[in-house]
Amino acid sequence: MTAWAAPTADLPISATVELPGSKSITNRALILAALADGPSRLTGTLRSRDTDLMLDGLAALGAGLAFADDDPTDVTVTPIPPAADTPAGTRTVDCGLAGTVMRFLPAVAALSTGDIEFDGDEQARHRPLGTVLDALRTLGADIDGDRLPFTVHADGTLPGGPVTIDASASSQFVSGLLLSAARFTHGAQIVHEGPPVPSMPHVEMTVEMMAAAGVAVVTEAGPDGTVTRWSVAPGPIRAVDWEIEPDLSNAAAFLAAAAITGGSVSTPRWPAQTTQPGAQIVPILERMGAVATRSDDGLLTVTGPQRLTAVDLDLHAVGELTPTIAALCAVAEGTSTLRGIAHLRGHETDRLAALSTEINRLGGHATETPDGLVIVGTAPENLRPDTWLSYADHRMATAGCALALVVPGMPIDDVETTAKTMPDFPAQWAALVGAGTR
Ligand SMILES: O=C(O)C1=C[C@@H](OP(=O)(O)O)[C@@H](O)[C@H](O)C1
Ligand SMILES: C=C(OP(=O)(O)O)C(=O)O
Repeated sequence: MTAWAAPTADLPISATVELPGSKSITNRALILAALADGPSRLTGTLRSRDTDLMLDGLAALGAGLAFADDDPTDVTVTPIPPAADTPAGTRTVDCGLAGTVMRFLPAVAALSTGDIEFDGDEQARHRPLGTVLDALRTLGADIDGDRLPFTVHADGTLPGGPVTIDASASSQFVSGLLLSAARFTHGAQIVHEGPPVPSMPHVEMTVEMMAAAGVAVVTEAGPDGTVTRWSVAPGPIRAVDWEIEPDLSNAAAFLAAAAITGGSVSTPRWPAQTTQPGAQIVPILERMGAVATRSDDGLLTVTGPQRLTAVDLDLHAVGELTPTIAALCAVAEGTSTLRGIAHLRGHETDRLAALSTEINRLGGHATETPDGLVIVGTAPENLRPDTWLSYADHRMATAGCALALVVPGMPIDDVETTAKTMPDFPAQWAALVGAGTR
């Protein structure tokens, strides 16, 4: 694998970027469609490694998939047939490194029949998963194993009922139970006990999409006002024609390109309202000195300042944005503190360790704290180019690319890992500076 000669911006960037569909919305829509009471059509579907693994996993469980001839993002999903019509036997699900696949599909598998063997990338075997498998066992599932690889032995029904979990390591534990809960015989009453659940907007996304599919989630908040209980009654999941929003977490990298070069990046179809935590990149870039506008027809434009300003941020709810923000902090004026993100140690890689190692390799100043990073910014000209390692993490790769815009000659190792959520990333990134892929 050769390192990618990521482009440098000789001039402030001025570009418009069309973003593919949201990974998180696509994979939720696919699960709900596979469990629905009729066929659902998805348009603007993200086609990337994570979403193709979800498509393959659902197909292995019996869902039908029909793609439009001229548009791979237009797919009609026929739900998994009732247990009696599902062929028994052993099936396999490859989770790759996708949190949404490894945490959302086991409950769907438990409603299926036969033995379903789950595995994934070597790195995926270290991601937290036991909580969701233990919860499914409490709800009546027969599952061997506590992490990848594991096997679900299914007989077509799952009793469901009450379950208490500690979802402080990942919001996906809650979402993964909720998405299938209406199909459990007694629904599910989920209680979270433990330190606060991260990425709560992603749980709100789950709840909102379930409501669109006719499934009410009754929530109850703890003393601090944060929801810690979710209850779903048994019942049908309605088929919905889903229009997938653009991926705002992937947008973050491109908007960061404007911010770091003092240039301007626009992106169309920016939703006026969304549960995607990626939307928070806009106020964060504004705090760092950028200017953002959104036109009535949804064109978002971010224009960067001469020099970014350091920030003190709690990113607990929007942890996905951390690699991009950390890259900006490395060249901002002043010392930045990013907190509330201990759970990032269980993401694609230990992102706190990876970010501090790579920033420091360039001569920057990043220190890990128990729940985040402290980054002393320095002018880009003080950084020395060196290969930026991606650790098989798409967001590490895109963060490195942002720095490479202002640190000439900085190769990115394994840029192909961006295919996890955006296969076209290298080409679209190169187009930002008008360069071809070198
Ligand atoms: O449910 C989802 O679609 C996601 C939830 C979050 O996971 P964590 O709660 O594990 O951070 C987020 O980081 C991930 O990229 C996508
Ligand atoms: C944490 C992420 O992904 P996953 O869905 O694999 O958890 C991410 O995309 O930043």
